[in-house]
This record gives sequence, C-alpha cells and structure tokens, in this order.
Amino acid sequence: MQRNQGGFSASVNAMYDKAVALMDLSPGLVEKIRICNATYTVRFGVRLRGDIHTFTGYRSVHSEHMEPVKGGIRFAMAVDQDEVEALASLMTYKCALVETPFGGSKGGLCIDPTQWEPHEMEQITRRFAYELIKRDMINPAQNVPAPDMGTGEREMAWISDQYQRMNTTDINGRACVTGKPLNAGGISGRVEATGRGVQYALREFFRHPEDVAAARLSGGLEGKRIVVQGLGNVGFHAASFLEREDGAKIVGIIERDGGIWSEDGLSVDDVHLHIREHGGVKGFPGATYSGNGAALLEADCDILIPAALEGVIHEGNANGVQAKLIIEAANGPVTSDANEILLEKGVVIIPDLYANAGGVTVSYFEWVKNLSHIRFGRMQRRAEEARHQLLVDELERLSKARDVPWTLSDDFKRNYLRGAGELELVRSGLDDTMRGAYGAMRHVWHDRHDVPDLRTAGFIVAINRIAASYTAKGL
Ligand SMILES: NC(=O)c1ccc[n+]([C@@H]2O[C@H](COP(=O)([O-])OP(=O)(O)OC[C@H]3O[C@@H](n4cnc5c(N)ncnc54)[C@H](O)[C@@H]3O)[C@@H](O)[C@H]2O)c1
Repeated sequence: MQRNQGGFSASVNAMYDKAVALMDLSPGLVEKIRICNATYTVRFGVRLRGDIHTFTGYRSVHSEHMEPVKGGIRFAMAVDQDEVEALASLMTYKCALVETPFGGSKGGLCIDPTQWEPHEMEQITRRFAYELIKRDMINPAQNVPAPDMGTGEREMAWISDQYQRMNTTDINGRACVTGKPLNAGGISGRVEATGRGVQYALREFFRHPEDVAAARLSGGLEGKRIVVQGLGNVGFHAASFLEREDGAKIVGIIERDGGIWSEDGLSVDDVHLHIREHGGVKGFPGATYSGNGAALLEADCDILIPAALEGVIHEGNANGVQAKLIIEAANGPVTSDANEILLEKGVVIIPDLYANAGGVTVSYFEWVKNLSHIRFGRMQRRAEEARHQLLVDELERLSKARDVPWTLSDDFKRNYLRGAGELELVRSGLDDTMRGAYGAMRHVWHDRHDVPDLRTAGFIVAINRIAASYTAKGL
C-alpha cells in the first residue's frame, strides 16, 4: 500500500479541499467541517496463553453535527490514528450524502485476527469494547459502531452483549452497534448490504447512457469485464451479485496471495470457496495465477472494483490503469494524486462515499429497528395480509355469484397474501437510497460545468448538508 505524502487523511482532505474551493463557505466553517473532533487511543492488556498481551485501539469521532456518530471497527495490523481519522471523515461525508442521520466515526484495533483462536478473539474484543463503552465511545445515543475489515457479525454480537452487560437497564442497548446476527438483534440483508449497494450503484450508473459514455463504455452491465480486489465481505457479495444477477464477467480476482485471471470469467462463489479451503486464490482450477496480484489492477478490463485496502491505486500505478470505470467499494482505494492522473486519462470513478454506502444505510435500518423494538414489516404485514385476504374473498364470492369458474393458484395466493417482509423492505429502502444519492450527485456533476467528477459532486452535496446542519445549530 502506498499512501499520499502526509497519509490517508491528507488524501481525503485534498479531495475535500477540491470540493470546497467550488463552494461559497466561510473559511472558518470549511476548517470546522474538515477537522477531526476527537480521537481516543486505548491501550489495554489481556491475559492470554499464560502472559499479558497489550493491544492498541482507536475510536475517532470526526463530526458530531448529528448524533449518534457512526462508523465501523477495523481489526488489522496497519490500523493507526491517521487511518481511523481518515475513515471517520469519510463516514461523515458518506452519511450526509445518503442522508442517514449520523455524524462520522471509525474505530480500529491493531491486531492480526488470524493469529488468535476464536475464544481469544472474544476476550480481546470484549475488553476493547469495555474500554470504549465505559467512555461512551460505544452507546446507542452517541456512538454506534459496525463491521469493517477483519470484523463481522461475530464481533458485533460480542460488543452488543458487552454493552448490555454493562448497561442492564438500557432498553435500547441492542442499538449500540449494528451488523449483528439476526438472532442477536440484527436485520435481514445487513451482511451483504455493502456489496448489494455496490451492485445498485453500478446499476444506477448504467441506467444513464450519458454517464456510461463519459466512461467510454456502452450498453449495460451484461458482459462487462470486471476485476475485483479483495474477496472479503464487500468484494465477494458485490462480485457474486454482479456475476449471477447482472451477467457481468469477473475476469480477474486479486487477493492477499496474488491474482487469478480467466477470460472466460471466474465463478465468484467457487473462488470464494477455494480461498476458504486453501487460504488464497493460488491453484484455482482453470485460471492463470500470478504472485503479483497488484499488477492486475493495471489489467485490461471495463470495470475495476477495489474492495480491500486504501491507497492501492497511487501515483506509481495510476498511469497503468486500463479500466474505464472504477467503483470504490473500499474506502480510499485511490489516493488524491492518483485521482487527478485518472481524471486526466478519462477514467470515471464512482467514489467511496457513495459506492460503499450500502452498509451504513442498512445499519441505519437496523438501528431504527432496534430502537422501535419491532421487526420491519411485522405490523404492516398483518394489515396487508388482512387487506389482501378481503380482496381474494371478494373475487371468489363474485366468481361464484356470477358462475364464472376461475380459481387462484396456491402459489399466487401464497405470494399475494404474504405482503412485504423485512428483507424486501430493506432491499427496496437500500435501492431507493442509492438511486436518490446518485441523482443528487449526478445533478451537481452535470449541471455545474466547474465540477469535474462524481467525487467532487458527492463531496459538494454532502458538505452542503453538513454546513446547513452546523449553521442551523448556530455555529
Ligand atoms: N464491511 C462493510 O460493511 C464495509 C462498509 C463500507 C466500506 N467497507 C470497506 O470495504 C473494504 C473491505 O472491507 P470488508 O468488510 O470487505 O473487509 P474483509 O476483511 O471482509 O475483506 C477484505 C478482503 O481483502 C483481502 N485483502 C487484504 N489485503 C489485501 C491485499 N493487499 N490485496 C488483495 N486483497 C487483500 C482480504 O484477504 C479479504 O478477503 C474496506 O476498505 C472497508 O473499509 C466495508
């Protein structure tokens, strides 16, 4: 990974500065929105394997213009203060762009999860959570984490349980974290939400022939040749949906141990299984393997989906990128320097603050579900069922009265009577959000001739909303 000089935060701030230069905001407000409000560093010991091991973690709060603040917790060796602050700032802009009523935050623990057994990971996670909970850095009303790299449902369930043990009378305790398993207060469709959001973002892009042409592409997603970096939560779901549901061809997959290539297209589910069984992509049948996975970022393809780390497309390799469209499933995969090189080359970038917002959108639904203490669609479903039943009864009565012999198939009755369930509501809410946010972004991109790219447009939409919020508060 290569970051801009000055690091990940400097890269995000350069993109921010490019947007505010086109806006009419006071210098003081520009500075207030840019800076990170607070970062809490925690060092704690856990007794493991007969000795005390010390871990370092962070929780950063970028902006509290809305509360709670929201953002994932990352478990990785490369976690540091600059990284969590940059990621927290991206959360602020992302939440504003997709209109989830949160400020931005992010957390991280410096750890290699593969080095520890599950019961040890539980001890470490609970202790990290304890340190943050007792300082209100995890709290349903103030700061609500979610999964990120190296964490998932399992860790979120431990964190939620830890909070509830420490706050036994907080009836909203489950809302202290999102991305939980369904049986621990989670919501249907959260696991795949970020990948699903990437798919919806691409579908929305391809619904606009003018935008597709700007990327020097034509037609729809069907048959588009895609390279994906990182087959984890986000990359796997995005690639799998695009392959199975949109007819796209995944020609390249890059993982930690290297990259694989097949012009005929790779089966994402099979590669995923292979990685689980063999620890990497090497040896996947029918594909060409290279130990230098990063080289595939520069391979010939239509769409590149970086879905692993930040800073993977930088000044050193941006010129070599052949993809016509990049969708940033990861946070910050393109440095600000690389961004300018790619723009110059005519590459269109669907930016992270929009592209991977599916996760926080469905997290918002989960938080609302936890606070309302009722499953989405439960009451509505009863009402719909009753209404549909009345209609079916009436049709049957009429058919008998008029002696018109017709029947409803059992399938039709079952589906028609069922009403919308939680998953349908989550998906339609996510689709609606992704469409709305794209519309807002593209409106600025096309209508203002001084706005050069979708990223700057996205920042402008987000910053305007954050500025309005600060102004309304009297700041
Ligand atoms: N999980 C979410 O809901 C979510 C939401 C928004 C954004 N994101 C962002 O998406 C990105 C990925 O997150 P995730 O949750 O899918 O993480 P994950 O841990 O589930 O998956 C990351 C994948 O990247 C691979 N990887 C790591 N280093 C690599 C390298 N050098 N080259 C190639 N592959 C490498 C890992 O092996 C793993 O398969 C991060 O930038 C994260 O901030 C995640």
